[in-house]
Amino acid sequence: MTDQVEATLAYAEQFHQEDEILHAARQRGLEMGAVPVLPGAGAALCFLATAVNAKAVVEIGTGCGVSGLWLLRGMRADGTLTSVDVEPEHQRLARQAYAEAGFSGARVRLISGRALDVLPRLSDGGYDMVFADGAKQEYADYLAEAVRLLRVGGIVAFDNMLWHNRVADPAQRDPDTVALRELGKLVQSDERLRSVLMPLGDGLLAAVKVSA
Ligand SMILES: C[S@@+](CC[C@H](N)C(=O)[O-])C[C@H]1O[C@@H](n2cnc3c(N)ncnc32)[C@H](O)[C@@H]1O
Ligand SMILES: [Mg+2]
Repeated sequence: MTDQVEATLAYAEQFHQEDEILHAARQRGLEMGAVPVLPGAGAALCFLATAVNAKAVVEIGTGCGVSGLWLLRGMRADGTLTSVDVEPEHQRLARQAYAEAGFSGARVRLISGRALDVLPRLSDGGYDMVFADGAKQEYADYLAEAVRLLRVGGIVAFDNMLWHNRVADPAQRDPDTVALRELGKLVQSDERLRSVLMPLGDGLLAAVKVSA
C-alpha cells in the first residue's frame, strides 16, 4: 500500500470512530469468534437506519452486539431491533453491550434460533430495514425473506460482500465466496431493488426496496 493510500484510509477512518462501549463489545465478539462488522460498515448501518427513520429493524446474526449498537444508535428512540442468532451465548453478550449503552430491554427483541426457521415467522412488510451478517451461504434465502419483510422504501444490507478481497477474484471458488458473488448478481438483477456496494469495512451491499 502506498503512503498516499494509507493516509487516505486513515483520514476516512476518522469518520467512524468507536467509543469504549463499542470497543468492548468488539473485543468480546472477536474473543467469541462472532466477528463484528468493521467500523466503516457499522457507521454506514447507523447512517442508513437514520435515513429511513427506522422504527423496526431485523438483524440476522446478532453476534456480540456491535452491529446492533450501531443500528440502535441510528434508529428512532421508540424503535425495536429484532435480532436473530443461533448462539445464545453471543446474544447474552450482545444484551450486555446494549445495556452498557443505555438501551433498555424493550428496545431489543432477541430471538434464538436458525435464521431460516425464525424469519418466516415475522410479518410481511412490517420492517424498515433488514441487516444480514449470518451464514454466508444462506444470503440468497435471507434476501428473499428481506424483500418480503420490508416496506416499500425500506433497506436491506449485507455485510462481508467483498469477503477479504476474495469475491472480486474469479480464482476464488470456495462455497462462501461463490454464494456472496451470486448474491451480488441477484441483488443487481432484481427490479424491485436499487442497490449500492459500499467498499466500507469488508463491503456493505445496501438496496432500497423500490416496489412491492
Ligand atoms: C459475523 S457474526 C455477527 C456479528 C455481528 N453482526 C456484529 O457485528 O457484532 C455471525 C453470527 O451469525 C450467527 N449465525 C451463523 N449462522 C446462523 C444461522 N444460520 N442462523 C442464525 N444465526 C447464525 C453466529 O452464531 C454469529 O453470532
Ligand atoms: Mg460480517
